[in-house]
Amino acid sequence: MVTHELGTDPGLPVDPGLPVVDLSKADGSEAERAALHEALRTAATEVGFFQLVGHGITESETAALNDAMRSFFALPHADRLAVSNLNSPHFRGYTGTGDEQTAGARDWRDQMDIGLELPPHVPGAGEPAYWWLQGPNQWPARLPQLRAATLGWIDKLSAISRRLLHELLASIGARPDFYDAAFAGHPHLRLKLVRYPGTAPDGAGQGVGMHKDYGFITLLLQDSVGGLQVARADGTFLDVPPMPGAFVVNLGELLEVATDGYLKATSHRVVSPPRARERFSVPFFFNPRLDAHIEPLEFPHAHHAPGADDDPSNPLYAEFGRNELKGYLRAHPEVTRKFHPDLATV
Ligand SMILES: O=C(O)CCC(=O)C(=O)O
Ligand SMILES: [Fe+2]
Repeated sequence: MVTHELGTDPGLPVDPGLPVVDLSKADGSEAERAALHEALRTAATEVGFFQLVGHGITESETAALNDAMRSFFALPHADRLAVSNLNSPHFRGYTGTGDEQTAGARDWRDQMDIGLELPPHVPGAGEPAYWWLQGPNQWPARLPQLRAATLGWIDKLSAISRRLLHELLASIGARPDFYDAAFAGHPHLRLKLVRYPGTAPDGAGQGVGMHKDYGFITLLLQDSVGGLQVARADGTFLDVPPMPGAFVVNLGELLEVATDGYLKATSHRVVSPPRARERFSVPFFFNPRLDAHIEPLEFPHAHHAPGADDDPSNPLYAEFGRNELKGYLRAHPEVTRKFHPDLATV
């Protein structure tokens, strides 16, 4: 039997398709650090996507997360529905296949949305609505190990993302710790366990529609099936082939806003796997605090940056919570209708 474990498929030929960045070189010689910075700067300004190796996550750590995820999706449907995000005004929990919308159309994937856990903060009069995003997760009673596996993964990936962000900022001549204050306290770290169950019965191939991620950087673990595509400026798409042991990294909207478009939040999508073939992925979103206001980055190119996108259908907000809430309200229309009908257009 052929298995397609996340991130570990040593038999496949490797064509990274994207630039490859080796984070372990951050601890290397001066020359190695300079080469790392050059690779990061080029990847982040030209493609906005790269494959990250040398990150320190081991195969067995990846396998443990993979096991927990597969056990979740193998639960009886009723057990997954018991943790539906329709129970959560905080958008935490399980979204069934077809219940998420991106770019105005139905996504053919189901997913479990998890974040750092804090008590709910119901916004009072005059407080921003984005506080709704803070709250507890929902855990399936029959899979107690999911909690430690996913929260542990968030911890590990958050440390890697922090290092990576420091090196990325250094690579464009900025102070590496420029945004540390935005993450101090309780950053809004998020994780999704995602399954793409083949192609929708109507033949639409939208696994997830075209979008940008809302925060700073995303570290994605994908299995060996493929289907993730990056939008190029000329309207064509670049495939992101699975690379065993690597995370696919992309930049989110806050970095585009912070650098006035010098760093790119690149649009991407997932094309459904053929027929009934399943694909699994785990995106981790390295986000600052909900109330962090992202100040313009001070760096040498700040004055000749090209400008952030001004797509009227997707405003970019420098206050992170607003940007994140914009995304969740439109991606989860049923949760929005049920709990937040007054917030339908933010
Ligand atoms: O599953 C993937 O490969 C990408 C998922 C994604 O882009 C997202 O959930 O934001
Ligand atoms: Fe994404």
